[in-house]
Amino acid sequence: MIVGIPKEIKEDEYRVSMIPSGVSALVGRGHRVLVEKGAGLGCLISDEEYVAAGAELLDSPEAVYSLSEMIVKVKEPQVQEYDLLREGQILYAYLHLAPMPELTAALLRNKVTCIAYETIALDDGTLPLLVPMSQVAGRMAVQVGAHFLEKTQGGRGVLLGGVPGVRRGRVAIIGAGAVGRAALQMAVGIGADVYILDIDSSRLEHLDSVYGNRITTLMSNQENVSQSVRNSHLVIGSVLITGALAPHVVTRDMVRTMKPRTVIVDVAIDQGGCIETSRPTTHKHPTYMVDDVIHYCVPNMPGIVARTSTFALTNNTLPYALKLADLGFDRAISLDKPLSRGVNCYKGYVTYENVARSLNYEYIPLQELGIPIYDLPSDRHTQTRK
Ligand SMILES: NC(=O)C1=CN([C@@H]2O[C@H](COP(=O)(O)OP(=O)(O)OC[C@H]3O[C@@H](n4cnc5c(N)ncnc54)[C@H](O)[C@@H]3O)[C@@H](O)[C@H]2O)C=CC1
Ligand SMILES: CC(=O)C(=O)O
Repeated sequence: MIVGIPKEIKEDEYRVSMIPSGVSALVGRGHRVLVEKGAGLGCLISDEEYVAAGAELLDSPEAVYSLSEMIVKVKEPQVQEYDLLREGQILYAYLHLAPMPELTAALLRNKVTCIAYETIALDDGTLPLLVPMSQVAGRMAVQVGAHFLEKTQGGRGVLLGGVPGVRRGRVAIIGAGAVGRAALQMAVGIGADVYILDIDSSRLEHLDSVYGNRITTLMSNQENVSQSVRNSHLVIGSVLITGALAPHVVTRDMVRTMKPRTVIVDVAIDQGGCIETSRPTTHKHPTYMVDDVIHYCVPNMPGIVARTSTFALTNNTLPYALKLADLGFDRAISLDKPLSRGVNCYKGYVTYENVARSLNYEYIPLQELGIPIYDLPSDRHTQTRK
């Protein structure tokens, strides 16, 4: 197979989708890898390292897209890239389609075969290609939250760890998945007073057994969420319904009750945000204010810690890329159930139920499009937002 690695063009996105050892693994199995010049520079990987690994360097994204059978990317295609993708070409990347109707329409129009990293799911619901970046973003959420609480950043002037004789800052983490747990680890580490909420009691039980009385676990319901939000200096949004537009677990009315100049970090913004007042921002302009509360809602947080993130991401994406290249799309998808759950669009149809529901498309299972698979994608939760 011919595999293309374009340079990422989303604003302040410095990751690359494949490192040289990935290139040599593919080339060693008889595949060709086309890398756009400069694709790795954002994370300090030179063109020479790719060439030494067996890649062919190309000057332009147009050349990479037009010659490749599979495009491996980090972030969803940007507007300039929509029409570089063509019918039957495999796109293997983070896509987060539910909050992106225009991107979805372009991918369907061009009949691109879309495999979304974030919906590849093991049988127990673990999202192996989301976890590494969630671990990065969860850790960053506390770091950026603490930063924007500083007075010079417009914040309330609260030190999350407190000092002897003064109360600690309070952090509420809504969603105890991979992001929530990574944020919890950091928030406990800096000595904050941490509340963590989820609708999955087994997750709360596990955290309680690990952290004991150093944290407070709470069932996520309207009363507990509103009380936690009202009393916190930093609220971290980390709710996910796989593939779907995130539910607004924190409402605008709850945000109004927060103390002036406290901070919200809505990590779930890539799925539309789990806080009603959230909208996407960028690393250059990461925050805005609603009701005197600072909102940080950057959808590619790991993009600026690109070296750590690139290695963490590609550790997990490479095995599926190898499988797709070795077996081709049809066989790889038929034989690998977790990978089959990653297919969001195929032959112009939406093949992931929560994406279809969020965007008002008809959901067509892959089996109906001629791809035999063991069974239908399974979602752990069904609550979605239109
Ligand atoms: N902004 C960024 O740069 C990044 C964003 N993310 C995003 O962060 C979000 C969370 O990702 P993960 O933690 O990996 O997902 P996850 O699936 O591991 O965890 C999500 C958690 O949300 C919980 N949940 C569902 N409904 C809830 C509700 N009503 N109240 C409280 N909890 C609820 C689930 O039970 C689950 O424990 C996703 O949207 C993901 O794409 C991940 C990495 C980077
Ligand atoms: C998860 C995701 O979209 C990111 O790491 O940018």
